[in-house]
Amino acid sequence: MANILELRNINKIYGEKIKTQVLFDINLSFEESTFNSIIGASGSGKSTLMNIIGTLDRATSGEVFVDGRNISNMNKNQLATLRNETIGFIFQFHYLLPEFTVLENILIPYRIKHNKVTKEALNRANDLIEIVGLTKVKNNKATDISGGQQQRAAIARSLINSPRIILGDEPTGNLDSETTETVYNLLKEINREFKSTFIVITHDKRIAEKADRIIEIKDGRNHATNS
Ligand SMILES: Nc1ncnc2c1ncn2[C@@H]1O[C@H](COP(=O)(O)OP(=O)(O)OP(=O)(O)O)[C@@H](O)[C@H]1O
Repeated sequence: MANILELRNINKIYGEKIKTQVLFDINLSFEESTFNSIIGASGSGKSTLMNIIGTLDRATSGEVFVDGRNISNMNKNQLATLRNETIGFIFQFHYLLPEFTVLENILIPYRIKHNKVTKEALNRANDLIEIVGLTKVKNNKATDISGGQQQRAAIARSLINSPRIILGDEPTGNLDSETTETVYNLLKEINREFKSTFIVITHDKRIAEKADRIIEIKDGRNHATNS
């Protein structure tokens, strides 16, 4: 199978005067349609790695290939376009806009990309709402639904533009264990159905074990994989 994403010799150093190296020579490739978990102790470099994968931050050295394209030399605008077209994000703190309804929130990435909302987009949003089980609350304000529902809304939002890569940074970090299980099962279902590639940071080993592959980051190094 083709690699949708490749990291080659990635190093990351923070700081100008006082330099701290947090990633050391990371080499990883991700096959299309796979579900990957990233685990590791607090401070090991998981979020730093995720930000580089998501093109939100640049590596200090090394190369990142997204769908065969080397992004290391792309400018800000090119990166933003690539990000909008290829990558969906699900964060622990979902960042739904409180003044907007569930449906409106889910349509935001589409609106940003196309500057309008078509009937097809509305249909897709409604399909996604059904898949994540939010039909009854789709016209509620984002603040007027539960934490688990907010997280499911964030998942639907990450899917509206059909991204080929979906990144999650502790997407279930603030949920109880039962809701965590439900949300993970949903992510895996979406992975099977839409064939998107998932890369998800989790602290929960039980959850990580459901992935096709577990990547462990230890002190900024790719410690071991079971790929
Ligand atoms: N902008 C920054 N400037 C300087 N140091 C940073 C910056 N961001 C992160 N760090 C440091 O880099 C290291 C890795 O941080 P990172 O957030 O990637 O770890 P993590 O594995 O995601 O941790 P956690 O599980 O606690 O979220 C930490 O020592 C952190 O303090």
